[in-house]
Amino acid sequence: MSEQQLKVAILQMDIAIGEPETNFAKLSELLESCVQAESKPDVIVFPEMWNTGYALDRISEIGDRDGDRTKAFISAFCRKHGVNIVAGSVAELDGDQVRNTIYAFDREGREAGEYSKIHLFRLMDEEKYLTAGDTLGKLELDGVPAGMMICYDIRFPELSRRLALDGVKVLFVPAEWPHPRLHHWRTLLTARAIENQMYVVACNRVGTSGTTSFFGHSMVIDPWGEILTEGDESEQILTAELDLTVVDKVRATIPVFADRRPELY
Ligand SMILES: O=C(O)CCC(=O)C(=O)O
Repeated sequence: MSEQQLKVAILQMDIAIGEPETNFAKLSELLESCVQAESKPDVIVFPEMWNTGYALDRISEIGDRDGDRTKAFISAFCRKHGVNIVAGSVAELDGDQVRNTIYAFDREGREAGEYSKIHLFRLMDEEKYLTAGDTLGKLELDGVPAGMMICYDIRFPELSRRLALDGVKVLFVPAEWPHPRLHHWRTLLTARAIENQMYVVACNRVGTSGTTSFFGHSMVIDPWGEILTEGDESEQILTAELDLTVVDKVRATIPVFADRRPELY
């Protein structure tokens, strides 16, 4: 693997609401099939809140205390298979608070970064049950500067711009984004890629939870806004090859970072 290439695999999975055991077992199976594939990925990405789904009324009972179970499981898998993982997000119990947190681990099984969702989604009552994070999600994987945002965060262009200004070239976005807002999902992700001239790797869940249905359509978008891969509404593993030199080429072709006028806005 050269430092300028990154093969990503997205686990577009269904999530059993309120059933961490079922979800850990499902994820384990998907991970195994991912690393047994002919061409092993460099980075694997999961969806948002994959341990519990949006079982918010029971979240303080079934969340992962300090993320210990998730961290031990992911770290061991990364070390065993020499792979990086951006472990979607889990409901993490921190004292008497609950956060929606991504853990990322490197090929040696060391924690490479952590990010708790900073914009809570009122339409799904997140602010009643969850505590927002207050730091940005930045990390390096195989020497590539990367960022993490979660679902609703993509509606806030200032956040991805901040990450881009800090040098991020690949943005990972775990999500549980439902119907009927597929148009928003595709448009916002594509805009984040084009305006920041970065790769966007977004993993959305599929399946239904009560009356809410999730459409998948996980995507990898390049810095020119081209969609390299896009899922349908079924459970599947999507892969794409990122060529990091494209980020520099696009940024040199249309130098938006040099042309910004932040003194005016
Ligand atoms: O912004 C949206 O339309 C969906 C956001 C969402 O479902 C979430 O953040 O969990």
